[in-house]
Amino acid sequence: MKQYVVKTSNLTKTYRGSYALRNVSIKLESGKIYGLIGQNGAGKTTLMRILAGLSFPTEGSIELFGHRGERALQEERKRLGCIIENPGFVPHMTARENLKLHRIMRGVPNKEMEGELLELVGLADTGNKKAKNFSLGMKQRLGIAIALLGNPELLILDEPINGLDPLGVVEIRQLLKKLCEERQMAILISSHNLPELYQTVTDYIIIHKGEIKQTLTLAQLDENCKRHLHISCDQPDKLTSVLEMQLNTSHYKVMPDNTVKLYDYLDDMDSVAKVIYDNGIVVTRLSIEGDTLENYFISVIGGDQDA
Ligand SMILES: Nc1ncnc2c1ncn2[C@@H]1O[C@H](COP(=O)(O)OP(=O)(O)OP(=O)(O)O)[C@@H](O)[C@H]1O
Repeated sequence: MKQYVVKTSNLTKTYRGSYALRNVSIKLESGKIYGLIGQNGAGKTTLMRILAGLSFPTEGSIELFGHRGERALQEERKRLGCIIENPGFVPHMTARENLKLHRIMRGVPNKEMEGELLELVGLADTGNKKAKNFSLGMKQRLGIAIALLGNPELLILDEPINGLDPLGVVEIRQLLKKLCEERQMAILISSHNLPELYQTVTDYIIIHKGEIKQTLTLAQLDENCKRHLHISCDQPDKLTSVLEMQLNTSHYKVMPDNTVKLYDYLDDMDSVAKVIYDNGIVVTRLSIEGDTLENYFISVIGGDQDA
């Protein structure tokens, strides 16, 4: 049976009767970066806090690395590193001093780790510069280095890209990809902005008002957003042979519901309509579909932008 790094079943959290999370069931695997996407108040931090053991669910259960039950979870959480709410460093200390402090506090004996982690997050040449004088991107990277001290297999980062300039975003992206590829970590990272994590994550988990609305891979997202002609008709088999034989295209996909996505002829819908009609196929829908990431996100959360 497949072992998941995280598996939750129907996690629910209420605060004075109102739901912060509702029946959240997710599965995370190692070697993947998951983008937890939702607007302000969607429940991202609540879910991360529960996974990290900083808060408890009202109902539902958690499995970490195949183990469940509060005692076992406490043990398994040693395999987890996180930055939730703030990166937790001392402003008037250098990057190395901060790492040393956290290393000692956590009882990690390996001194070499300080240098290795500074190298890994690209802060090895910051010398005597104090953390308070770092750019936001550098501060985030220092936070990640601290979270990596125990060699975690699961990294949870709450909004690590929020407020970063474009260069800072690129730095964090590259670092996360490297961690995922080289260490086969599972990384859960939250954001309120779907495009922000585009190309960084391997999978998206879309949460809205405490409920998981959709989970999908980057490839599925690309597929869903790609502009195409959507064709619904009474004879999909005949349609595909018409597309191939008369419109000379094989650039289409038949979906499980028998609708067809055609990636050609976007600027010549009339020709498509005419050929289909001439072949006696009855079309119930012919439209241009595909979306920006932002619009797609809004469509998934039901066009409901009020958090
Ligand atoms: N300690 C708390 N007491 C009462 N309500 C809370 C508490 N923590 C969170 N909530 C509520 O739970 C809901 C989810 O909040 P949460 O912080 O998890 O959302 P979020 O997606 O992380 O939002 P943001 O992007 O603003 O950080 C919100 O309605 C929030 O007001």
